[in-house]
Amino acid sequence: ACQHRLWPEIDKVVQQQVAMARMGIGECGSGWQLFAEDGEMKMYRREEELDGMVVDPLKAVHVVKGITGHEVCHYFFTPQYRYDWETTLEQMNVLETISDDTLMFMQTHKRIWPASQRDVVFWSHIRKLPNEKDRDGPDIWTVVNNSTEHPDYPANNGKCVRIFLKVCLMCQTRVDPPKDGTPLSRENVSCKITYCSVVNPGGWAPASVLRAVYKREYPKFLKRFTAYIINQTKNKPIMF
Ligand SMILES: CCCc1ccc(-c2ccc(S(=O)(=O)CCO)cc2)cc1[C@H]1C[C@H]1c1ccccn1
Repeated sequence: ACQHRLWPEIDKVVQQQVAMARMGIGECGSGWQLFAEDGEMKMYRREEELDGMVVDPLKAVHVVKGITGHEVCHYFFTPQYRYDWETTLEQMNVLETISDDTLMFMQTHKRIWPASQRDVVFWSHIRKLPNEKDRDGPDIWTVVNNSTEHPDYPANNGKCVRIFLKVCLMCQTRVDPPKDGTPLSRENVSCKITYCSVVNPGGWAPASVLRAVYKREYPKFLKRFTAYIINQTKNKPIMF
């Protein structure tokens, strides 16, 4: 896989995205506003526009008990589960299997009135990272999704407006071993999830509409996605 034409870009973008995800909200520069909160889940956004289009960066942090970072990234990366948790997905195709840890997707998302329907082409890469802070602690897992071009799917040549996105899901597993030496179970693991995304909607849509969509859809997505993983893994061996 190392010789694939996208490899240099993938490596650069993954390093950048992980560095950004690792920074706390405070360090990431000011301007982050908390726009949604639900228990352990906190969602922040920065209001940014590009040529009059809303391109608000989003950063969500969440802590979920009973699952690991590897499990979260596995269910996020693997195509066969996506229709189960991605609420706005209409069509998903794997365009290329670049390697066992890198795929290329074409997705169309449900139309959100009054904006026109969107589609996106992106590469998706899953990677385990060494835990620099705690050498013998569990590894960090990440999935980075980054828009790209594909010769068979040129932008804006059909009914959909092509969007551009950069998404980083970074997960840090925490293990609190049981005191009485009993074997590890799901009660002793939890996962700190950081989800960063920047979506350029590709074509003009009213700022108020886009911000309302994101305000509604992002919390829904993260809650549904994490509930799905808890349900899928509860009777399975822990995947570290
Ligand atoms: C005008 C923009 C429309 C729009 C385009 C794209 C996306 C979107 C695509 C991909 C990803 S992902 O994290 O890479 C998971 C793989 O599917 C997340 C979000 C969301 C929306 C909008 C539909 C809204 C939405 C927002 C947040 C989550 C889900 N859906």
